[in-house]
Amino acid sequence: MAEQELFLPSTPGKFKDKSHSLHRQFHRCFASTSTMFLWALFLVALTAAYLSFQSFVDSGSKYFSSAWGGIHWERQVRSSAQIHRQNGFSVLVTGAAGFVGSHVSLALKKRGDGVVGLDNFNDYYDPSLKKARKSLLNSQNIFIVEGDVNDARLLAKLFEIVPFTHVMHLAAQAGVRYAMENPHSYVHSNIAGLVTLLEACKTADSQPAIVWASSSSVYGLNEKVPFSESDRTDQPASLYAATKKAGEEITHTYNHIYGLSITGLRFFTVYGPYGRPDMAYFSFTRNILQGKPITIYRGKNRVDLARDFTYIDDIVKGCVASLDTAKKSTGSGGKKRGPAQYRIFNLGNTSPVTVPMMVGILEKHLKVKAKKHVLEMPGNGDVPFTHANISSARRELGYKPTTDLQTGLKKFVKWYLSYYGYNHGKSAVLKKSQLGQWLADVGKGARRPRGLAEP
Ligand SMILES: O=C(O)[C@H]1O[C@H](OP(=O)(O)OP(=O)(O)OC[C@H]2O[C@@H](n3ccc(=O)[nH]c3=O)[C@H](O)[C@@H]2O)[C@H](O)[C@@H](O)[C@@H]1O
Repeated sequence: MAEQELFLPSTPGKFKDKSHSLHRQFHRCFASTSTMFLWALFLVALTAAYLSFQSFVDSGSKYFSSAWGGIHWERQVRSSAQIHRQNGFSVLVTGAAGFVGSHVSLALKKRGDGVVGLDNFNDYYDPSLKKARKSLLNSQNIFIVEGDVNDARLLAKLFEIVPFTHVMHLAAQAGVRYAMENPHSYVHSNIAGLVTLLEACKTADSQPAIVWASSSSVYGLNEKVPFSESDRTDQPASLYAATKKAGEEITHTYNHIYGLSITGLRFFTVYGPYGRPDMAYFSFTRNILQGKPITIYRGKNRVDLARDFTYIDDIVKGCVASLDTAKKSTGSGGKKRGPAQYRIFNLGNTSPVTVPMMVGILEKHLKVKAKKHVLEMPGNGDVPFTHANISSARRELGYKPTTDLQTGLKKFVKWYLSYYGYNHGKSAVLKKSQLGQWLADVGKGARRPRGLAEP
C-alpha cells in the first residue's frame, strides 16, 4: 500500500488533478513552445526582411547615387565608343574630365578613335572646371560616364557594352602636398581604384592594353640628374609619390600574372590651358591678377626649387604614341596566354626651370608684378628639383617635346584670361588699357575676357 501509494495517486482526484495539471502544463508548455517557435519564425522573417532591405538599399544607393545605367545611357556609351578610322581604337579614358584626360580624349576623338570617358567629378578642385571640360568633350561627341574607378559593377558593365582595345588610365588623386591633409583619398583612388580597374581589365575578354599615369615624383629624393627610368625609385618624399610607385609595382604584378600589356608614364609637372587650379603656375596666375601675394618655396641653402615643366600638348603626343605602340595584352578572361609588354617612360621637357623664373615669365605675360613671399620649403612632400631623361621615350615613342615654358605659359595665360576674365571673382588689378595691350601683345585672336568691355 505504501508502495502503491508510492506509485499511485493517493486519491483519484488527486491523481486526476495531477494528470490534469500535467496535461495543462504540457499544453502550456506546448503552447509556449509553439508561441516561441512562432516568435522565432517571426524574428527570423523580420531579420531576413531587414537584411534584404539593407542590401537593396546598399545596391540601390549605388544605383541611385551614380548616374549610370538604363537603355539611353547604354546607347550614349556605345555611340561614344564608335570608331571612325581604319584600325582605330576604342579607348576607355578614366579621369576624362581631368586636365590631361580631357586633352587626350579630344586628341583621340579627333583622329577617329572611339572614346568613352569616366570621371567621378570629385571636388578636390573647383568641379565647375571639370564640368566645363565635360561640355567641351560632349560637343565633340565624347560621353563621360559619371562614376568611380572603384565601382567594379560599373566597370564590368562598361566592358560588357564595349570591347575596349585600350584603357588610358588617368583618374587619380593628384597633388603632392594635399596628401598630408587627406592621405586616404590617395589610397582610395591611386591604389584601391587602380586594383579595381586592373581586375576589370584582366577579366575582360579580350583584355585591353593599358597606358596609365605615374609621376616624376617617384624619383623622390634622388640627386642624380637627369632622372632615368632605370634609376632607383625607393625614396619617395610624399604619400602621393608612394602611391604612384605602388601603382608601378601593382601594374607589374598584373602584367606578370594575367598578361596585361602595361605602359606607365612618369609625367613631369604638366601645365597648360584647362589645367589644374591647385598647381603653382595656375594659383600664382590667379593671385597675381587679384593682387594677392604668392608664396615661393626655396630649398636648403637658399637654393631655388626647379621643375621640368612640360606642356600639355607634348604630354598628349606622348600618351597617344604610347597607345599606338602598345602591344596587345596576351590574356583573356583572367588567364595569361603568354608574356606581355611592360614599359615605363619619362615624359618631361628636359629643361628644368626654377620657380622664381616661372613666376618671372608669368609676370611678363600678365604684365603685373607679383607680390612674392619667399619661404623655406616646408617638409610637406616637395622635392627640390626634377629633370627628365627622355631618351627612352624618344627612341620607343618618337616623343619630342617642342614647347618651352615661355611659349607654354603664354598659351596658358591666353586661355586663363579668355576663360576667367581678368578679375576671376575678385577686384580687378589689370586696367582695361593694360588688358587691351595684353590682347594686342599676346592674345591675338583670343576671345575677349568675360565681363570686359572692348578695350
Ligand atoms: O611631376 C609630377 O609628377 C607632379 O607634378 C605636380 O607636382 P609639382 O611639381 O609639385 O607641381 P606644383 O604643385 O605646381 O609645384 C611646382 C613648384 O612650385 C612650388 N610651389 C608650389 C606652391 C606654392 O605655393 N609655392 C611654390 O613655390 C613647389 O614647391 C614646386 O617646386 C603635380 O601637382 C603632381 O600631381 C604631379 O604628379
